[in-house]
Amino acid sequence: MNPSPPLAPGLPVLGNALRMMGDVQQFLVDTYRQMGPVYRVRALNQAFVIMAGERANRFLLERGDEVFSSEVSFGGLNSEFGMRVHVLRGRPHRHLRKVLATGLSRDLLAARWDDVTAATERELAQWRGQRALPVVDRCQRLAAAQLSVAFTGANSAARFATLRSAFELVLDVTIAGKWPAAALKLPAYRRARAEILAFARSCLAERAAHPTGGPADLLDRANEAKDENGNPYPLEVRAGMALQGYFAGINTVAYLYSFMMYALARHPDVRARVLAEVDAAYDGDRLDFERLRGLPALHGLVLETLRVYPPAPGSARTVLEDFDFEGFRIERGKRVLVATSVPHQLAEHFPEPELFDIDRDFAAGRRASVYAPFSVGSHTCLGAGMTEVLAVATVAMMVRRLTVTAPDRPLRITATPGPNPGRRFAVTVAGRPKI
Ligand code: HEM
Repeated sequence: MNPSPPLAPGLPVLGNALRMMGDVQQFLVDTYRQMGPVYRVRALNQAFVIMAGERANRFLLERGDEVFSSEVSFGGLNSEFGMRVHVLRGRPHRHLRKVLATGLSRDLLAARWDDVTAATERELAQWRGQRALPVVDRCQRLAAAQLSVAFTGANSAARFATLRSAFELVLDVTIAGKWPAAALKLPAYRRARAEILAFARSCLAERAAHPTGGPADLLDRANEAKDENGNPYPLEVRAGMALQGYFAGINTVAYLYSFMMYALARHPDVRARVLAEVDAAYDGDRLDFERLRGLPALHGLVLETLRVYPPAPGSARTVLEDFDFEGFRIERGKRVLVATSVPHQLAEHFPEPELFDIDRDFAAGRRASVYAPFSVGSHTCLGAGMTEVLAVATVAMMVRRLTVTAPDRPLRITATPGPNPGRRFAVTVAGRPKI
C-alpha cells in the first residue's frame, strides 16, 4: 500500500498556521516547490492534506464528485443559512446549480445595468477626497451594494454590518477553524442570524406579493424553484438562494477589487492603457453595457489580478473513500485542500510568473485547468461570468472618476480565510480633473 503524504515542516503547536493566516497562496506555492504535489500540513488543531499542481486540478475536475464531500467545510453555510448548493452532490447538485445559474447570470446585470451603475457611482462618490480610504471595507460595501441590486433589486446597505459579521464568523468557524463551533451559539450572532433570515424571507414574500414584471432575478427564481423531483424547496433553502449573492460574493469580489486597485497603482503602464481604453469607451457621462466587451486591457487586468492574487486559492473537501495520488494514499475522513491556484505561479504554465502581464493567454490556461481562480469541477463558481463583467465595469467607473494613490510598499496579505490586502491597506483618492 502507498504511504501517507509527507508532513511539511512547521513550528511546534502552531504548525503552519501563521503562514496559512497570512499570504496563503504564496505559502501553497512555496510548499509545492519544496514538498511536491501532495503533502500534509498542520495549522493549530487542524490537519490537512494539500494537493497541488496541474494534476491535482485535473483530479478535482475528473474525480472530485466521486471521492470528495464538501459537507465538513461548507456544511455551516447550509445549516446556518440554507446554502445547500455547496454541499450537495450528484443529480440534486446539478439540478440546484441550474436553478441558481439562471438567477446569477450576466444577462441580469445587463437588465439592471442602470441601477447597478447608479449604486456604484453613489459609493465611489463617497471615496473622493479621502486621504486614507480603508480599501477592503469600502470595497466590501461597494460589492454588497452592487450584488444586492443586481440579484434582488433590493438595497442591503442598512444590513451590511450584520451581514458581513455573521458571514465572516460562519467562515471562521467552519472553513478556517479559527473559532470553536460554540461561537455560533453566542447571543449576538444568533440575533444577527435571525435578522438576516427574516430579511431574506421578507424579501421573498414581498416579491411574491408584488412581482416586478422585469426579468426574473434571484428572488423570482427562489420563489418558483422546485427540486429535482418537482417538489418546492423548503423555505430555508429558498432563503439561502436569496442570500447566495451576498454571501458568495461580498468578500471574494471585494478582495478582487482591492487587489486591482493596488495593481493599478503599482503598474503605471497598465493604468495608462486601461485609462485610454476607458476614456474611448465612454459616451459623455455614460458607459454602455455593450461597450464592456471591447475592453481587452481592462479584461486582462481583471484576469491577471485573479492569477496573481486569487481571493479563493483552494477548494476544501473531505475524503469519502481512500484513493491514491502521485504515489501516496489519502484515506477516508481526511480533510483535503486542493490548492487550485498553485499552477498560476508555475513558469511551465505562465512564463515569467512574477511579471504582472495583462496580455497573457488566459483562455488556454482555463482550457487546461491551470488557470483556476474560480476552481474547477462540479462546484466551480457560479458567479464567475458575472464577477468578470462587474469587475471590468467597476474599474472603468473608478478610473474614469478617480485617481488612486497607494503607499509605495509591498502588501501585507492576510487570509480571512481568503487572501486579501488586510484591513489596514489604505489609499489616497482624488477626483480626476474634468475630462
Ligand atoms: C472574485 C470573485 C469570486 C471568486 C474568486 C469566487 C470563487 C469561488 C470558488 C473558488 C468556488 C468553488 C468553491 C469550492 O470548490 O468548494 C466558488 C463557488 C461558488 N461561487 Fe464564487 N467566487 C466569486 C464570486 C462569486 C459571486 C459574485 C457569486 C454569486 C453571486 C458566486 C457564487 C458562487 C456559488 C453559488 C458557488 C458554489 C457552487 C457550487 O457549489 O456548486 N461567487 N466561488
